[in-house]
Amino acid sequence: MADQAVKRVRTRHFQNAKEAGIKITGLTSYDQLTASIFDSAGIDFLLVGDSAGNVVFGHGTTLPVTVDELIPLTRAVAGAVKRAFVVADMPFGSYEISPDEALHTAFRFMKETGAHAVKLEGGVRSAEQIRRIVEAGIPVMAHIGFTPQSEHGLGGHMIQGRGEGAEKLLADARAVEDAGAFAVVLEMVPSGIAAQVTKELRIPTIGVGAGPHVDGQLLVWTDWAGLGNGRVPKFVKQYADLHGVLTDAATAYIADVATESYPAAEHEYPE
Ligand SMILES: Nc1nc(=O)c2c([nH]1)NC[C@@H]1CN(c3ccc(C(=O)N[C@@H](CCC(=O)O)C(=O)O)cc3)CN21
Ligand SMILES: CC(C)C(=O)C(=O)O
Ligand SMILES: [Mg+2]
Repeated sequence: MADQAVKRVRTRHFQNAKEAGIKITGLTSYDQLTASIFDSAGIDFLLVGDSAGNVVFGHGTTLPVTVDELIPLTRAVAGAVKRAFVVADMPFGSYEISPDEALHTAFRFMKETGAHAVKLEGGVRSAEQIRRIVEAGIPVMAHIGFTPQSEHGLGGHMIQGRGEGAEKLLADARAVEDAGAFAVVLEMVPSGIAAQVTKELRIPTIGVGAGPHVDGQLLVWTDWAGLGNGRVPKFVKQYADLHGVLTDAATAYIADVATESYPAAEHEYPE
C-alpha cells in the first residue's frame, strides 16, 4: 500500500516551487514507454507537444498536427505516469477562432486523455481563450516568446523579446498571468528579459531556450536524448546519444542475422 502513495504533482506545486526557489523540470513525451521512464526518474511535468508534428509524424512544422492525432498520444502518456503532471498541447487551428472553440478543444483533451492541463500559444492575443478555459476549471500553461505555430508569421525560428520586443514580451506575460494561467513557457528569448519576466510574474516561468534565470526548464525529449539527426537548436544540451546507440544496435543486428549469430541457442525453443 505504502508505495501507492506517490503524491501527484499539481498546479500548487508549480507555485510552491517558484516561491521556494526549487526548479521545475519538464520534457516532452508522446508514448507510454518514455512517459513511464521520465516519470520514474522524477520529472515534474510531461508535455505532449504538437512538436509530435516534427518528431513523431515527420512534418517540417507543427502546423499540420490535429487534435485527433494528439489525443491517442496524450492518453498514452497520461495513462503511464504516477507522479508527473501531464500537459496537453492544443494544436494550430484548435483554439484561435474564439474562447468557445478553445474551451471545446480543452474539454476534448480533458475528457478523452486524462491530461491534467492544456497549453496554448500566444499572450495578449490568447488571453480571452485562457480565461475561458481556466473559468471552466481546467489549468492552462501559456506559451509566449517564439510560438512555433506562428513561425511563418514570425519569419522563421526567431529569437523574441529583443530590443522593442521586450515590452511586447512583458505585456504578453502580464496578460497570461491576469487571464489565470498557472505557468508560462518562454521560448527562445534572451536570458536577461526572461529573468525580468520571471521576477515580475507571480506564476512560474518555464524556459525553452530562455537561459537559467527562469523557474523551470523544458526540452523536446528527442533533441535532449540525441535521437534526431544531429540538428538541434542552440539551446539544447544533448544528454545521450540515442541516435548512435540505435544505429549501432541496428548495424549489429543486421550483421548477426546475416551470419546466423542471431538467433543463438538461448533464443530457440526446445523441440
Ligand atoms: N525537435 C523539435 N525541437 C524543438 O525544440 C521544437 C520542435 N521540434 N518543434 C516545435 C518547436 C520548433 N522549435 C524550434 C525549431 C527550430 C529551431 C532552430 O533551428 N533554431 C536555430 C536558429 C534559428 C534557425 O536558424 O532556424 C538555433 O540554432 O537555435 C528552434 C526552435 C522549438 N520546437
Ligand atoms: C517546445 C515546446 C514548448 C512545445 O510547445 C512542444 O513541444 O510542442
Ligand atoms: Mg507546442
